Amino acid sequence: MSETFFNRMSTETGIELNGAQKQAVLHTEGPLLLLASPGSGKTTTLNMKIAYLLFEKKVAPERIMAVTFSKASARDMSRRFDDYFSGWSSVKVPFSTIHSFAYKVVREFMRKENIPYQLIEGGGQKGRMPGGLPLQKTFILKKVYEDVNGTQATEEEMEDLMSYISLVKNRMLEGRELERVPCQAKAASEVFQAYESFKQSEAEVTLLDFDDMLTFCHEILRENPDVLSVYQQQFDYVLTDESQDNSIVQHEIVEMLAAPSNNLCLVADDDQSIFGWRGAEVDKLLRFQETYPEATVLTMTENYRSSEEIVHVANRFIKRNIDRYEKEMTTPNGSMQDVEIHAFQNDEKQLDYVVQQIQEKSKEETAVLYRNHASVIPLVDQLDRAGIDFYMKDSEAKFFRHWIVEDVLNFLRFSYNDSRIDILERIHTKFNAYISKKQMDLLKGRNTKRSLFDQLLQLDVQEYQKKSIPKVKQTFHDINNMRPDEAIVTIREKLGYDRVLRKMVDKFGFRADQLFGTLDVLIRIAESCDSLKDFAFRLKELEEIVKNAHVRESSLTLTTFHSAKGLEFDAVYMIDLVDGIIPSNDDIEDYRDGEREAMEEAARLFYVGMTRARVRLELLTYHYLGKERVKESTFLHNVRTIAGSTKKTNHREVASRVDTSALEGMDPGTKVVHQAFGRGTVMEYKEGLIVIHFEEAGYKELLLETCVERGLLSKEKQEA
Ligand SMILES: Nc1ncnc2c1ncn2[C@@H]1O[C@H](COP(=O)(O)OP(=O)(O)OP(=O)(O)O)[C@@H](O)[C@H]1O
Repeated sequence: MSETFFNRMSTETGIELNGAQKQAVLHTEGPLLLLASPGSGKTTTLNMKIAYLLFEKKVAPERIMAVTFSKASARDMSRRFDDYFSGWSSVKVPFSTIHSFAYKVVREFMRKENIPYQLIEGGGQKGRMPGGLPLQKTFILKKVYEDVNGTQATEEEMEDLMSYISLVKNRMLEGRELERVPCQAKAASEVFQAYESFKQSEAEVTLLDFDDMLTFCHEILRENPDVLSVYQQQFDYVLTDESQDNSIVQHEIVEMLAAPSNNLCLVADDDQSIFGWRGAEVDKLLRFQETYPEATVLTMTENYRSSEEIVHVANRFIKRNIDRYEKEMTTPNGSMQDVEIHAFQNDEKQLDYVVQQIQEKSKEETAVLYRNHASVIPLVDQLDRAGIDFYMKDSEAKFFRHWIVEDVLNFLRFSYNDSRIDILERIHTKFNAYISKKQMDLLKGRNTKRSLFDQLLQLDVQEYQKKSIPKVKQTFHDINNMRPDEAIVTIREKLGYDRVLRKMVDKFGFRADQLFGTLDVLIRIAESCDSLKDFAFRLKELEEIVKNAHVRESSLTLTTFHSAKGLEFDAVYMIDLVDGIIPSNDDIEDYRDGEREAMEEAARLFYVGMTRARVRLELLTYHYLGKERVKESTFLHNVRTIAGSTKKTNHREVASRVDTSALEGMDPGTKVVHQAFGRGTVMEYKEGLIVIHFEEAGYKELLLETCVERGLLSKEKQEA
C-alpha cells in the first residue's frame, strides 16, 4: 500500500525518495529522531511525512502539530507543501512556530484565569512607565539598568543584556547559574532580576516579553495537568523541523505535548546548530535516546544539493568538531568544479572581485554570505552603483543609527559651521581640544554666532588649550574642504577620535573591532563620494536601500550565515573569511582557554554557509582590513588543507621535509594518539603547528616536525 503512495508521490512531485527517507516517512508511531546532513532532504521528507499522515493514514490536518523554527520557515514550508501537493488536495497544514503555540497557551490561560497581561515587545504597547516612556522592553531594561548600576547602559551593553535574558530564559536558569553566564553588561544577573520584578509588580497588569511566552507556557503546562491534557488531546502527531535550534524550554514544551503517545518526530542536524548564543541546546538531541529509550534514530546523509567537491570538503571540515553525532555525508551528484579559495590584498579588492563576478555571472542564482551585518554595507553601496538588484534576507538598517555614524556626521556638520553649540555639545569630549563641562556651560551662556573656538579662547583656558584650540579650529576648517574619506581619516587621526574610542573600549568594554569596523565601512562608502554633502546624502540613500531590500525579487541574495539556514543557491560567495570575523576574537580566545563551545559553533556556521551551494562555492579572504593586517580564517586554512589533500598535492611544507607517511590524512577531526598526552582529536594544522584536543591533557599546540621526528604522534587504529 505504501509503495502505491510513494509511486504517486514521485509522479506528482518528481521526487523519488531514497530508502532512509521512506523509512522516516513510514515511521509514524513513537519517538523518532531523524538526524540528517545538509541537503539530504529533511524538509522534503518532513513534507512527505505529513502528506503520508494526511492522505494515506487519513489523519485530520488539525491533529498534526508541525513546528518550524521561525515564521519565515513556516511560510517556506507551507509554500513547499503546496508546490508538491496542491494538485493532490486543497488541504492546508497548519505549520506554526513554538512561539505562536506558546502564545496561544498563555493567552487562553490568562483569559480563563482572569489575569490581565500585556506584551512589551513587538509594537502597539499601551501604558507608560514612571517618567512617561512607553512600557517597552528596551525602556524597562534601560531603567532597571540605571537603577542597579547608577549609570546608563551603552548600546552594546543593551544588546548583550537582551541576548543574556533570552539565553537565561531559554535555558531556564536560576539562582547561582545566572552569574555563570558571561555578559558584558555590568551586574547582568542583578539587572535581570530587577527586570523580572519590574514586570511582575510595577504595572497594573503582568508584563510579558517574547521569551516569557515560552517560560510561561512551560509553567502552565507543567503545573496544570488538566490544561496540558487538553492540548495533548488536540494532537496525535507532533513534528518539529530544525530541532537542533530548539532551546531546553522549547524541547520540553514539545515533549510534554507529545506525551503520552510520544508520536514525536524531531528532524535535526546537530552540525547545523547555530543558535547556541540564544539558548539552543543541541545536547538534548545527543541524549534523545536517554529521554526515550524506545526511540528510533534514523540518519540521512545523502546530500542531493551540492556537487561532489562541496560535499567532500564540507564533510571533512565539520569533523574538526568534537561534540557531534558522527556521520559521513555523501552525494549522488557528480563532480562539477573545485571549491575556489581567493586571497586578496585587502577588503576593497575582495569587494571589486565580488561585484565583477556578479556582473559577469548574472544568470546564476547567487548568494553572498557574511557574518556581520556591517560588513555588507560597502557591497550594497557598490552593487547599487553598478545597477545590480539584490535581495537581503535580513535587511538591517541599524548600522546607520549607530552612535559612531552619528559622531562622524556631527564632526562633519561642525566643520561646516563651528558656531553650532548643539553639535559641539555632542562631540566636545571626543576630540583633542579637551573642552571641559564648565567651559561648555560658559559657551552655552554666550549665544553668539561666532566661532566657538574663538569664543573659547576668550575664556579662562588651560595653557595647553591655548595651543591646541587654534590647531583644532584649523583642522575643522580644513576638513570642510576635504574629500569625505580623507575627512574621516583626519577626524580619526588628527582630531584624536580613534584615541578617544580606544579609551572608551578600555573603560566601558565596547568591542574595539566593531567600533573601528564601523569607521572602516564609513571610509569605504566615503571613497565613492565627491563631497561631504554627497556622503551624508549617500548614507541616507543607503539606509533606505537596505530598509527596502527585503521585499525585492532578485536572483542575488545577500545574507548573514545565520539567515542562510535552509536556503540553497547555484553559487555562493563567503566573504571576509579572516580570523577576528569568523571565528571571532572571542571564539578564538575561549578556544585558547580550553573552551571549545564557541569555536565549534563558529565552525558550524561556516559549514552551514558552505553547504548552501549547489555548484560553485568561493571562499574569499584578504591580508588587510583597511590598514590593519589580518590573518586568514583558521577555517579557511582547514579547507585549504582538505582541498589540497584531495588533489594529492603536498600542501604540508614542513611535513615534506620529514617522513610524511605517519601524517597522511591527519586533517582536522582525525583521532590520534600521542605518547605523552594520550588520545586526542586534531583540531587545526597551521604553519607547522598542529593543535590537538587531548581527552585528558586538554588543548595542546605541538610542533608537528618534532612529533613526527620523534615518533610521538600516530593515527589511532580504527576498530575492526
Ligand atoms: N530523494 C530525493 N531525490 C532527489 N532530490 C531530492 C531528494 N530529496 C531531496 N531532494 C532535493 O534536495 C534538495 C535539498 O533538500 P532539502 O531542502 O529538503 O534538504 P534539507 O536537508 O532540509 O537541507 P538543509 O538542512 O541543508 O537546509 C532540494 O532541492 C530537494 O528537492
